[in-house]
Amino acid sequence: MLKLFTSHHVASRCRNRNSHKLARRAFFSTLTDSKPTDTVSAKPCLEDCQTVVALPLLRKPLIPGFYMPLFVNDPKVLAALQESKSGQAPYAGAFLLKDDKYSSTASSSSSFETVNILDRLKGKESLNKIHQVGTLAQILSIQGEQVILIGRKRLQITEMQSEDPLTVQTHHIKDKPYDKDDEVIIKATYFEVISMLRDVLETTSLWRDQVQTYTQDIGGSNYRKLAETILQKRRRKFTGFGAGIFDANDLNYKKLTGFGAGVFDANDLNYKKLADFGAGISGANKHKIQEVLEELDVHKRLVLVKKQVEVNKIQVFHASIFPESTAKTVEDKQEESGSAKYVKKTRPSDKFRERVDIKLSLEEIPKHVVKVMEEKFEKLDRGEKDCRSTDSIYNYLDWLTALPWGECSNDSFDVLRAEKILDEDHYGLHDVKERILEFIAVGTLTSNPQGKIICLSGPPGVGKTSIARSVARALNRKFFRLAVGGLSDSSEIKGERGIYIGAAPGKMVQCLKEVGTENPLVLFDEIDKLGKSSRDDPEGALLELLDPQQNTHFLDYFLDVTIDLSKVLFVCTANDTDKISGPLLDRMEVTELAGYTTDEKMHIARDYLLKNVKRKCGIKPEQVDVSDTALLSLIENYCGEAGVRNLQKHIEKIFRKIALKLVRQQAFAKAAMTDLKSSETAAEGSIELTNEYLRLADVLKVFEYAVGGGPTREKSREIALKLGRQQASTKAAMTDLKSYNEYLRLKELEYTLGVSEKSRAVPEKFTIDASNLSDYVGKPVFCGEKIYEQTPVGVVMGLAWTAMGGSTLYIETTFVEEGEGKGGLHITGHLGRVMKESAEIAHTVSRRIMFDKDPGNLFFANSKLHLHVPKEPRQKTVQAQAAQ
Ligand SMILES: Nc1ncnc2c1ncn2[C@@H]1O[C@H](COP(=O)(O)OP(=O)(O)OP(=O)(O)O)[C@@H](O)[C@H]1O
Repeated sequence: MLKLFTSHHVASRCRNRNSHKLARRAFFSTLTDSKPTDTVSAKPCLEDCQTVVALPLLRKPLIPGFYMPLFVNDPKVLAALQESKSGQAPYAGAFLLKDDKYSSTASSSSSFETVNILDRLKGKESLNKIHQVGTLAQILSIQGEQVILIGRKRLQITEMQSEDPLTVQTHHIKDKPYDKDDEVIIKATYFEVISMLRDVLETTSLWRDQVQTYTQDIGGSNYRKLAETILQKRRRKFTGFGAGIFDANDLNYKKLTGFGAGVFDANDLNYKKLADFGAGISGANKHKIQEVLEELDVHKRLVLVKKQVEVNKIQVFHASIFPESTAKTVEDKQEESGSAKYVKKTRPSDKFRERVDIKLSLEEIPKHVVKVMEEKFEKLDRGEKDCRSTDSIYNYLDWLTALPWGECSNDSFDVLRAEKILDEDHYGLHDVKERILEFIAVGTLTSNPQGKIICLSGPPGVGKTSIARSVARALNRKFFRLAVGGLSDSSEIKGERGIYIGAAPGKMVQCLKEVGTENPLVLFDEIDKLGKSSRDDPEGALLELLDPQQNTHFLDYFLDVTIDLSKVLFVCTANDTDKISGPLLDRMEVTELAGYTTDEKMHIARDYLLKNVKRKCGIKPEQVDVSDTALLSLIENYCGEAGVRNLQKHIEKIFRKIALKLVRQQAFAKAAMTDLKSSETAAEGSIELTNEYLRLADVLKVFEYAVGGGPTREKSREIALKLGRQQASTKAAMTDLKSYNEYLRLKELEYTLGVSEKSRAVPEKFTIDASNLSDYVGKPVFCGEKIYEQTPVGVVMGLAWTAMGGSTLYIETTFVEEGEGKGGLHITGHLGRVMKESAEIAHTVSRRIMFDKDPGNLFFANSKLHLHVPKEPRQKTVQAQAAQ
């Protein structure tokens, strides 16, 4: 019957009756039987939960009855947990990892257990990496990536159900029944543990929050509150059990005493509970706690706990007698459990030590870096006399400890999701998209997506930079763009040596600090325009970065420690790969992006550029309509380009103009309203003035009446005169008022008309078509492709390829003068070395043919010819204009 109540209800009833016994029983039943609470789930059935999502734990196993906050970074696992929580069985399985190498900040006081190693635990072997005995954990709350669990029962994995997310089939394991004869021994051990625990708890604040959580009445509605409190406190980096979830003063020792006293009348459940409780609050090594979890013999379990509590008790006792050594004891203890927590808060290096402890995973930081850190910490704490060198150590540590050692974003190797993202952001570009999907596919199969450096090559504005950004989004990696065009100093990449004043690390280190992960996508933009100077060559530095053989030990001169950049995905862009040096090009896999056809540009403009620009300018889609003819005209007559950057700029120009019109209209209306309001205020002021006149006139009338029957006529006359004057001025005021009112009425009318007039001037919807396009973007820059209706003699049309894309061009030749020995070719215009040579060869070949066919013809020998290639092939040439 009691089990039907939440412990909270029962506890309040118990308080009324002043009976603790009932409350204790209710508490046990809540923990033991896990009856559902109204806020957690409708009706979760504990026994039915055989198939659960397996959560690998890094720091310690989850003991039944204890809460555990977790960070779960894997979206799939989070989704599975969400689903369980909202369903009938809000449970998951919590299993300790066998291998220590995964442990992140294994500090007993660190904020959260982190389940971000899930990606390293894919596949069947993942099952071998976790202990087979774990805990059925109830999911109390999920907020973002933060999940709060409470342990319920022991579980054993029987088989794996699915790999991603890791789901396992389990069976609930029960404690071994113990012999009645053994009960005396168990009871004795039980009392020993109770008394030891009580001693420890009375002399130290360690574990108080755990005790509080374990022993308080966790009613259904209190679960959420508890979860929130835990999260809040953890977020504020309340570390250590002592500074834990509740104020230490709140701890009700009577409860613990009561808990202990409960043994006299309790059934055998209490032995098990106490063993779990002791294991949970002891700061024992995780493997020892796992031993307790796996131990099904209740007596043996109690003995294990007793040993651990004994160690704790000695430590606490020692600390109370030798306070000097307290910090050391705690430090030792933490070191023992695999963490390094720096207790003293007064050292100059504490800021950095804490940063390393809280933010980073010490075990993930390479050993040589840890060594350097320690040396610098000591140097800083020793305090150099020269404050300049202290400053430089401080600056150095600020960089070194801010790097994301061991922090990686989870790669998303979901091909379908990636395809969707790439299509969402870009039209066409099939080759690039295919290459990226191949990369993801290899990543899925090998869990190692590294390979050659991708180089996207093509004319400007074809989307090289923006597709790289989308790739980062598709892979769930951070994006960092590094423009290397014109970069001529290798220190920009490799950093400056610390001996220089104001030295700073190179761009790569800055990138890692900024993105906060070890595996971002770094884009080297315009690598073909890499600068060079006589004294420095940044290419060598880039080679070191991009070469997979070398970048595992990339040395930044400022940090002077090697960094592993092998997890970074490098992508480069170039307009012309011919300008990239051989060794650099050799390390890349070039993917060409050709220019777009008019049809493709129309698609991009309509489906991507228009939408993006509208959104950026804050214009609603229904407010503007750009017709296809306008877009076509923009493409053909305004933007002679292979990409779409100019087209985008023109569209932006149109929308900026429309935005100005809309805003101006709103500003007019606003100003008119303000004017109207101020004229109303003026009118009100004038009315008040006139009312004062009228009031005065009334007073005068009364006065006139009173004086009318006054004692002296002289006096009356005098007053009457005054009255007459005042009446006259009142009348004048009345006239003024009337005319002023009339004036206001007219003014108001004028404003109203004005406002509506102005609002009528701006249409509600703007339509841009070929007819009004020039109002927004000016006159067309380019004319059609065909300059000549009929190409004149001496002019030929050619096809050209440049880094800017493909184009047509006219080659114009004309005869200049004739005279003996004057034959020759004068070349001008926009020609490269190869084209100049071609023109000369053409001249020689023509002369040779003429000589063979008609040796007497001296045209080439005596005629001076001029060949010209206009700079902008599509703009009208002088000759063409003259010809027209
Ligand atoms: N296929 C496409 N689909 C949608 N938008 C595109 C496409 N190609 C280019 N764009 C858009 O054109 C604009 C210019 O692209 P981007 O800056 O990436 O060009 P780029 O090739 O890197 O040029 P550059 O060589 O000058 O750096 C971006 O806003 C981009 O979104």
